[in-house]
Amino acid sequence: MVKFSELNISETTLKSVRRMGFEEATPIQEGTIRLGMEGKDIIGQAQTGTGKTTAFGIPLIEKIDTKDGNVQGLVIAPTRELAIQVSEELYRLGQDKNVRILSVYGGQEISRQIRALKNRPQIIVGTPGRLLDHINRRTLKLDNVNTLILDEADEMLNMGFIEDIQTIMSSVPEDRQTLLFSATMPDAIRRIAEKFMKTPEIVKIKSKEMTVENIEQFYVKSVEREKFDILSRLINVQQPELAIIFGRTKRRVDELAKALNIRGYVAEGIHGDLSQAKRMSVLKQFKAGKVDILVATDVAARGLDISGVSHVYNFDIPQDPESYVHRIGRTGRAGKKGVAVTFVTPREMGYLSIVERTTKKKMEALIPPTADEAVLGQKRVAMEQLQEMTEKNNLGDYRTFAAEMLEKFDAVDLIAAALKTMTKEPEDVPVSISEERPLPSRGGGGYKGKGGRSSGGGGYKGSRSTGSGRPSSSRSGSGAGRRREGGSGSGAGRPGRTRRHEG
Ligand SMILES: Nc1ncnc2c1ncn2[C@@H]1O[C@H](COP(=O)(O)OP(=O)(O)OP(=O)(O)O)[C@@H](O)[C@H]1O
Ligand SMILES: [Mg+2]
Repeated sequence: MVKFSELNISETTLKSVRRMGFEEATPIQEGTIRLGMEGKDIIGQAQTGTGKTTAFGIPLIEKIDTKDGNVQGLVIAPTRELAIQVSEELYRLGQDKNVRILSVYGGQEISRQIRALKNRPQIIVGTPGRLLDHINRRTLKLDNVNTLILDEADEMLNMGFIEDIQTIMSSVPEDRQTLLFSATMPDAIRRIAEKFMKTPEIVKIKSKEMTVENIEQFYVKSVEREKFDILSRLINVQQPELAIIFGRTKRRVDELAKALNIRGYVAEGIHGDLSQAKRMSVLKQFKAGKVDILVATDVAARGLDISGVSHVYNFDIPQDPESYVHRIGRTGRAGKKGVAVTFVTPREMGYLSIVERTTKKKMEALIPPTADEAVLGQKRVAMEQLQEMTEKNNLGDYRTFAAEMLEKFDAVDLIAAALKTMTKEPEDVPVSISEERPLPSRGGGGYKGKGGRSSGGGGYKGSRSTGSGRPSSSRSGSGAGRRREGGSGSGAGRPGRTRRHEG
């Protein structure tokens, strides 16, 4: 590991980096900062949550001439939330140098942005659509841009932004430096990207697997109609600190968020059809822990860096392995631990193999807790919480009240009542979630018939390539469903703070 102080970074920027709490560079930072400062074009690929923003951010900030009021750096990001997040990180990196940064994105009043653009920002971070808009209105001049950065390049090209991006790029002088970063970089996308660049250096951080090691990865095989109950039980048992649940479609996200609310969880959905104001407020509440569960579509969560996300649930298995990588990468960031659970319907088992083949990592079968086991798990968690609280021993006048009650009631009864209050028995509030069609069947030993409508379960003939038709490896008591109950203290299983509404 190299220290930032060994990377020839200016004292001013180093000061900002230190203030952010960074001492040692991550591998992608070590691999690209020097090259970037030499002016090279770079394609940077490294696992999720490994600091790619700072990897392109430092060379960018270093290059800005603060005496020049023109836009010198342009960063393109696929979503508004990501544009904001990246601009905030750049702001921190350029704080001591006093670099002026502005983010522009759709859904925000354009007149406000036009006014802000007059304050001579030196770096613009924006989404493709809104950037184009400003270029066409001539409210954004890119003649002096000497660094162009595409964050999550593959996603933007996938989303069909290729023409927009080409137009934006042709508005930037050709003798610029171009940096392109993502955790995934499919070959086809990389070939397109290389066309925009001048003999780019490819910096790919080699790792055995595509996903980071500190994410424990599980799958749950379940028919469509049982998924939601299993999800609720898993949440109760695993007690995430913050969780993100991914659904396949916007409708799915809305329904899931609503169903979770009905069951008493503090959950909110986020997707492209919501107003910008709503998206921002949801994200803000989630970051502050006022919302415990964020339900999202793939796109809405790309690149988001939210500390405290301990669990990711793929309520629907994603269609592309790349999406899987980005989804689960919302946890296990910056060296922290995380848990990812992916639901797979029998017909979709082929997709599981495809994902595993791409990530080069097997997911462990998880036998979901039964309703009774889930309650038992919660009782244990409640016990742990009581125990912890007792050991902390700062109970103040609660002790006076306790003493008063002990005079009237039996001690065991009292503790049992306390535990019961803390445990939520399943209320079986009916929720309605439309059935999602399974993904069309694809290789890997799954269902071989037509990928048509399915009411779940029936007709499943395939088995996993590992040969075990029924997931069984968790029977030993090590599956996450069970593992969590004991609260063995294994990092990710720690009792969290996922609250439920009362009543
Ligand atoms: N050198 C460092 N030391 C410690 N923490 C760091 C360092 N560099 C970045 N981080 C932190 O790591 C987290 C993840 O960084 P970042 O969002 O840049 O990841 P990423 O590689 O872009 O991930 P993704 O592929 O999901 O977009 C951030 O919270 C960031 O502040
Ligand atoms: Mg990123």
